[in-house]
Amino acid sequence: MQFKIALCQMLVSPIKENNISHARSLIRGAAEKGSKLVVLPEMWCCPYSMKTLRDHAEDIEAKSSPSISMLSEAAAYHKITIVGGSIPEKSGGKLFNTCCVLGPDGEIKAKHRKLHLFDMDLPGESFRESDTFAYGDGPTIVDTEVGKIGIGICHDIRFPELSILYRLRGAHLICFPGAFNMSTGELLWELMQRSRAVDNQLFVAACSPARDPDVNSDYMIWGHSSLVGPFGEIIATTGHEEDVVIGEIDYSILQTRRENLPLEKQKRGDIYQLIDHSSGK
Ligand SMILES: NC(=O)CC(=O)C(=O)O
Repeated sequence: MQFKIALCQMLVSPIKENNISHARSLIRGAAEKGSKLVVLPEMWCCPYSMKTLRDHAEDIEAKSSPSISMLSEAAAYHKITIVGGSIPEKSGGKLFNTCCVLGPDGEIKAKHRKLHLFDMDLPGESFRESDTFAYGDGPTIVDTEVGKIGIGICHDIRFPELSILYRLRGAHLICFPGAFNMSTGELLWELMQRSRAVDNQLFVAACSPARDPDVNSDYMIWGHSSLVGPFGEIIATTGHEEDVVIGEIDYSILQTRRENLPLEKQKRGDIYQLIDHSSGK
């Protein structure tokens, strides 16, 4: 299977309605260029600021989420698959960092709640996502019109076991909506995308918001959304400004790479193994 994927590295404003209509127009542009899969970034409907996230939380289960309604309409209108970045989701008195996957019929095919919350303590800089969000409780892999896709949100990329699990369950591609910051982005963002792709011999797509240098935020975004192939090759990428990165995915290359280097066969399952405690969602 061969298709175009678009990563919408959008500039996020403090006004939700503007973000929703802006995301809609980026999706339209990507679909008009022939993209069959469109990925949005982590926290595209509001700024990624722990101070204001709660005010923007939406109830996805009650079907009263303006962000997800827009994604559903867009997916059905253009007949595409959308990995809907993430939004703050309120559910059962808790807040989650949640990604929905929409199919070409506009239905939600999967919902992934961020599993690993980003708590960071660097000299002079700390960030605690776990003070605001609750933890998701399982991996998410979904069968779509554009292949089998594993979902992780940003910090989820740092935990190789999650990606290994997706590979074991047959993923062709892992999508990571993310929002790495200036302290971690330069050294780690691309390194981790390439590592997950190479470890598991699959495609990795990582989509960030654009950096807003003027924003008075507690979190400056790194940007650099990219598509990486199974040999660690960067297929398409960008800088830190708003952009829609379009790349071509050809899944036949997965088989070639897996034959070139049959890592699955060469693994020493007699010495080490991944224990899967999840229910198989
Ligand atoms: N949003 C995040 O999870 C950020 C992250 O992981 C980082 O390194 O920055």
